[in-house]
Amino acid sequence: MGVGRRMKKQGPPEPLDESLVTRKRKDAPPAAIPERTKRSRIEAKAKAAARPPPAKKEAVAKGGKTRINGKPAKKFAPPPPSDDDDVMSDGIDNPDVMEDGLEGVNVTGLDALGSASEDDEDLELADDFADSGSDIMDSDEEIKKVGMWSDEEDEDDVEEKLTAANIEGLSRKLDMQRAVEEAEAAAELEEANLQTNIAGERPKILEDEEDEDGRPISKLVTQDIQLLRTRLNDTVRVLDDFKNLAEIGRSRAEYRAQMLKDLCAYYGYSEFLADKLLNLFPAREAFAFFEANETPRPIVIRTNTLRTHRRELAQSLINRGVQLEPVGKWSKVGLQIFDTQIPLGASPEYLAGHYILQAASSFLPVMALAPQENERVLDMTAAPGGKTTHIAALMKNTGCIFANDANKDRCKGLIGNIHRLGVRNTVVCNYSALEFPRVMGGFDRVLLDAPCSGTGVIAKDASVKTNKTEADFMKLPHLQKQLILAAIDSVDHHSKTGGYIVYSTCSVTIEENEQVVQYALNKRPNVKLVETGLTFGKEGFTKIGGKIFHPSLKMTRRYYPHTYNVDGFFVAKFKKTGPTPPNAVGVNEATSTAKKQSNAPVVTEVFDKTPIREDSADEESDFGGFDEDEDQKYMQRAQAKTMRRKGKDPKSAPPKVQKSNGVAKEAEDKDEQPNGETVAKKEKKSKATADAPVVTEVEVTTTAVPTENGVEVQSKKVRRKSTSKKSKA
Ligand SMILES: C[S@@+](CC[C@H](N)C(=O)[O-])C[C@H]1O[C@@H](n2cnc3c(N)ncnc32)[C@H](O)[C@@H]1O
Repeated sequence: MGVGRRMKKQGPPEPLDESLVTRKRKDAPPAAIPERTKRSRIEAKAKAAARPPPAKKEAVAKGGKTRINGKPAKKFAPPPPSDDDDVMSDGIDNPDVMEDGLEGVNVTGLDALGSASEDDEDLELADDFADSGSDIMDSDEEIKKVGMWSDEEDEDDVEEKLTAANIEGLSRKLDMQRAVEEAEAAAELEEANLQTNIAGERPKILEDEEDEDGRPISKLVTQDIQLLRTRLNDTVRVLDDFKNLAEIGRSRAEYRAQMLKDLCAYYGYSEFLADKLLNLFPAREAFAFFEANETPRPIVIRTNTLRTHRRELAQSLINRGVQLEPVGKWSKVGLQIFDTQIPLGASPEYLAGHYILQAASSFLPVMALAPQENERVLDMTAAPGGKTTHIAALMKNTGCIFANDANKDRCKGLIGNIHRLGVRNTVVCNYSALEFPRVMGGFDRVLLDAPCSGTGVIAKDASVKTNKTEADFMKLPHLQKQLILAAIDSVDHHSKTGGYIVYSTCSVTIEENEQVVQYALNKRPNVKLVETGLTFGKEGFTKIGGKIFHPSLKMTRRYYPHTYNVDGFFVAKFKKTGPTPPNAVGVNEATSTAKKQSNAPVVTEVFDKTPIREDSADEESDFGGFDEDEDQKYMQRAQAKTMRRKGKDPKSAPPKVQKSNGVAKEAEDKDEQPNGETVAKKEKKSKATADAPVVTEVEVTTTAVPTENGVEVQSKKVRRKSTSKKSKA
C-alpha cells in the first residue's frame, strides 16, 4: 500500500508478468534490429548486471517513508493536469496549457498485455501494429501470431524485438517490482512484529479522558505522527479481531471514534468528511483508502484513434524519451507514463491531437456508454471534453454528439480539445443541463458525468479533505438528482441501437451515487439498471448504514484508488424502456424532437427543467428519495451542530434555514406577488387544495461552479409558478 503507486498498473490486479519474458516463442518472424537497439540492449544488459539488487533496507525505508509521511517513496514532479479534469478544482479552463515534463520516474518497459475492449478499433489497431513492424509491445498482439512474449517465442527473438527503451525499462521494471515486493514484505514483517510485541496482550489504545460528549480524547499531538500511525494500525487490528483484541469493557464505537480522530489528525481531514468516508469500508479497507489518497495516481494518456494508433503513438513518444506502457488489458487506448523528458502537454504529438491527458478511470463511463456509429449522443456536462472526444473517437466521427456544459469558460477548453483532437461530429452548447430535453431530446444515449464533490480524487485535490461541508452533500445530490431525471427524459426509448443513460461521478459517497440512482429508479419507472459492461470494478451498494437500495444497484460499479490504483469513480448504466409517465415527478410536457423528425407516431414525452415538485406527495422512498422536509430536518440539525461547535446556543438562532436548493426557508414561506405583497405559503397551499391539484414549480438555476478548491454549487435564481395540472394536460 502506498509504495510506488504511480508505477503500479491500473485496473484489476494482474499477475506479475515477469514470467512472460522468459517464455519461448518459435514462430516469431526475425525482426530487423536497428544498430542502436542492439547497442542499447548490450548496454542495458551490462547496466542490469552491474546494478546491485535493491537493498532490503532501502526498500523498507522507502516503504516506511511512504507510509509515515503519506508521500510517494520517490520524489515525483507533479503530474500534468488531465485534459478531462473531472474535479474541476485544478481550474484547467484551457486544457491545452500543460505543465512541463516529469522527473524522477524511473520505470518503463512495454508489457505484453491481453486484449479486451469495447471498441472496434481494437482489431484495426492489432492489424496496424502487426504491419508496422514496430518494436513496440502492445496488448493487442496477444491475439496476433507475431505477438510478443507468448509461449512459443524464443527468448532471443523476443529480445531482438525490444527497443532500447523497452529493454532498459523492462530491466528497471523488474527491479522495481522486486523492490515493491520487498517493501511490502518488510511492511508485513513490521506489522507481524507489532503483533508479536503484544502477543497475548490487548493493545492499550483508548485514553481514559473523555470529551464533553463522553468520547475518549487522544492525548497525542500531531507531531507524534509515528505514534499516531502505530495507534491507527493497532486500532485497525482491534477492529478486525474485536473479540480477542479489544480491551475489556470497551465498545466498538469507542475504537471507531478513536480511529476517526486519528485519521483526521494523521491525514488532515475534517471530521465530517473522514466520518463519511470511514463509513464506506471496514476499518482496514478504510485505512487503505485514506492511505491511497496520499499518493498520486499514474499519469495516463488516451490515444486519439481519430488521428493515430496506440502503437504508433507509443513509438513516437518512446523515440522522444518517454517511458510508457499500455495501461492495462481493459483498455486499448490508454498508455501509462512512467517517465518523460518532454512536457506531455506540449509535445508535437500532443499538439497534433494524437492524445489527451486523461485519468484512467475517466475512460470507464464512456466505455459503459458504448456509443455506436451514427447515433445521436448527448454529453450533458461535457467540459473540458475528455469524455466527449472519447465518445467521438468510438463513433469514428459519425453521427452527432451534443456536448453541453453550463460553464461558458469551460466550454472554451472543450472547444479547444474538440479542435485539437480532430472531432468533427460534435456541436457544443452552453445550457444548464436542466434545460434538457426542452432544448433537444430523443437521444440514443446520454452521458451524465455529473458535477460532484470529488471525494474520489483527493490525491489530485487535497482541499476536498477540509472544504466539503454537510451543505455540499445536500446541494450536490439535489442537483445530481435533477440532472439525472433530465438525462433520462432526454433519451429516446424507441432508439433502435441505444436508449441508454450513463451516470458517473468522481466521488465515492453514497449520497452522490447509489442514492441518486435509487432516486432515478423511484421517479422514473421507465428505466432500469443494466450491466455496465466494464470488466472490473466493485459492485455498488445495495445495503449500507441502514439504507437499502434496489438489488439491481449491484450492477453499478465503484472504483477506488486503493483497489485499482485509479481515481475513485462511480458508474451506473440505465436502459430506458418506455416514455416517462406524464404524472411523473418533476416533469413538464414536451414532444420528443426525434419522434417529430422521424414522422413516427408522436409520443408525448415529459420533461421538466425544474424537476423537483413542491407538493410531491407521492411515494418518497426510504432511501434515495428527495424529500424537502426531510432535508430541512437534516439541515436544521447541521446548523445547530455548527452553532454548538462555535459555542453558540442553537435555540438563539433565527429560524432561517438554508434550503437544499439554496433558498432560505424564510423566503420560501412567503411568496412575492406581482403587486409586491407577500402571501403566506400555508394560505396558498389551502387554496391549491380547494381548487385543483396544483404543481408548484421551483425554478432554480443551480450551477456547480469550479472554484480553486473544488466545486461550489450556486443557486442563483428562484422563480415560483403555480400551474393547474388540468391546464397542463
Ligand atoms: C465532472 S465535470 C465534467 C467533465 C467532463 N465530462 C469531461 O470528461 O471532461 C462536470 C461539469 O459539469 C458542469 N456543470 C455543472 N452544473 C451544470 C449544469 N447544471 N448543467 C450543465 N453543466 C453543468 C461543470 O461546468 C463541469 O464542467
